[in-house]
Amino acid sequence: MSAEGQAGNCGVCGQPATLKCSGCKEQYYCSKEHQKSDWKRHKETCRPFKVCSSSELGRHVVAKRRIEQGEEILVESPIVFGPPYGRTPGPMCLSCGTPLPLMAVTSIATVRCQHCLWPSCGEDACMEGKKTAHTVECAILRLSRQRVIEALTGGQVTEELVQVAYESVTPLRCLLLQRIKPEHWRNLMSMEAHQGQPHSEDAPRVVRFLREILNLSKMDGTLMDEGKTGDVRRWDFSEAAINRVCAVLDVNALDIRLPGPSDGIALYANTCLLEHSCMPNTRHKFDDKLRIHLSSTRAILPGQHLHTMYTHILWGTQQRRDHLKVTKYFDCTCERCSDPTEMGTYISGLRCLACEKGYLLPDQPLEGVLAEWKCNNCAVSGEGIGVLGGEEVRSLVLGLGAEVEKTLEARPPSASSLEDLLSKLETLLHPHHSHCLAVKHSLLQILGKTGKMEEQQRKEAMCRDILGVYRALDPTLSRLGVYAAVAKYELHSVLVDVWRKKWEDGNSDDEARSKIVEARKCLQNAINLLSEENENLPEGRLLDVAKSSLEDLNRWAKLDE
Ligand SMILES: C[S@@+](CC[C@H](N)C(=O)[O-])C[C@H]1O[C@@H](n2cnc3c(N)ncnc32)[C@H](O)[C@@H]1O
Repeated sequence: MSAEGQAGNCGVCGQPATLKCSGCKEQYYCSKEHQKSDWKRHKETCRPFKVCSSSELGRHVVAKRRIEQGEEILVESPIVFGPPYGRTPGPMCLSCGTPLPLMAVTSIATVRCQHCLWPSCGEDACMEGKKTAHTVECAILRLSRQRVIEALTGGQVTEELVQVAYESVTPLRCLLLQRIKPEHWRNLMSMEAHQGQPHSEDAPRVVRFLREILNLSKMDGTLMDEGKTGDVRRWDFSEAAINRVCAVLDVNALDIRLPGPSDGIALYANTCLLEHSCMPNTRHKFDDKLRIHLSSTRAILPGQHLHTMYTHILWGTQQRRDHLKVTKYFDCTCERCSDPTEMGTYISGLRCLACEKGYLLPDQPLEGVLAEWKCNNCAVSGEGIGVLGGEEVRSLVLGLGAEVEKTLEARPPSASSLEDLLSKLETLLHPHHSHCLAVKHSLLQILGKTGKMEEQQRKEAMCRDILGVYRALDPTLSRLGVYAAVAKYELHSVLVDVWRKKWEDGNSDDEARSKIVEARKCLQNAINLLSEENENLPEGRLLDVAKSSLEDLNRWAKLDE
């Protein structure tokens, strides 16, 4: 609590007060005792930010006080979560999220929830009617269980029908908030929906599944309950309500990993209000209760907006802006999108085939495909003809992207296929182009295994180079942590391969020492960057590998601090 010259009124007794809550810098108290006694109430609203609104952004979030780098800004539980909507979810246990095979849905012999007959993983906790995520919809699903079972196990069942069934679960959970948590329902209905935009084509089939197969149309307008004040409330399962819920999920839902683990989505009342920037000042992570923890990636001053990122940080401007336009219906104008070099990285740059010295960059990046791309060497000096139209650039980049995707799909891709592709890409693109970075990320995990000096030098240079690009786009590596950890781990491994022998042979000159010290630092950095990763995912497994490599290095190198 801090003392302020300007007085307010104590939040407990209403008397004039000069002490302010240091969490939100808004609430006054006359004494520490009164602050302590008020904490239970005040903590619900004690936040370092406020929600504002503008015609350009809609609702957005602004810092009320200085927020320090790395400070936890907010922790909140989802107002709803479930299987993905708008992407095709696979079958899963609706209680715990465990993925299930398609057969589990269509087979009569499957283990099912004893009440609604939807497939279950069979774990006791999911079968015994204990309170789980599924409890909410189970009561509604059991009303239509015969129809669903017939639809899903009948001779005509298609994979598409199964997908629609699972895709409809989260919209159904949203609709049921009308009764279970009316305040969450009101919150959800106040979220941006961009009605009238060409939303995903999935809404009509979800409407059909919910209204016709689950029979919600019969319940539409029926009595839900009488509110505490005696007011009569009726279910709204109209087409309009379902469409609105789908549109809200489309614009606001965050991707999460359900505990199962299956892919899922969730809505968060406050976090969903954050605007987008391609240089975001916050990051978030989820805990095992699906609570979101939002923290700052750099210091945020009072009055500055808080932003998150809705798209992929390693895509170039054209790709990011196209994606944001199609999925979130706005044109991004952030500092990165406005800068043709994208913070000096040239991640969208094309080689100029006219002068073969410079790089083509969008002249007016915010104009999208209307922008001309001009060479930063010959078009600027007026000596050459290094100019391309935005549409031509888009089709070139899309075509090369498809090739990159195809090559990276092979698991694992061969070193020679990556080398061939990279040399083709580098004749057309800047070496830091997003396509080149994607190939290099895979290649540097393979390079150097032959022990040839030339290859090792190339790997070392590639790791250092790629880390420089990551730092320029994400100075605190809070969003590119896993990519950076891979590069750091590989840099450590090539330094050890080259220098360990010299070090152990007693040639411990300054250079050998500094390389081994650097290798150890890389491992420590990688471990820090991966410290919160899930141990069941590849990044969590890399964490274990990095930890044991560090133990190993400490044992043989015997470096004193
Ligand atoms: C998840 S919602 C954010 C909250 C929303 N503004 C509201 O009022 O509920 C995403 C929507 O906010 C708007 N938005 C977010 N970031 C923006 C930005 N950088 N520029 C313009 N509009 C933005 C867009 O309309 C986008 O579809």
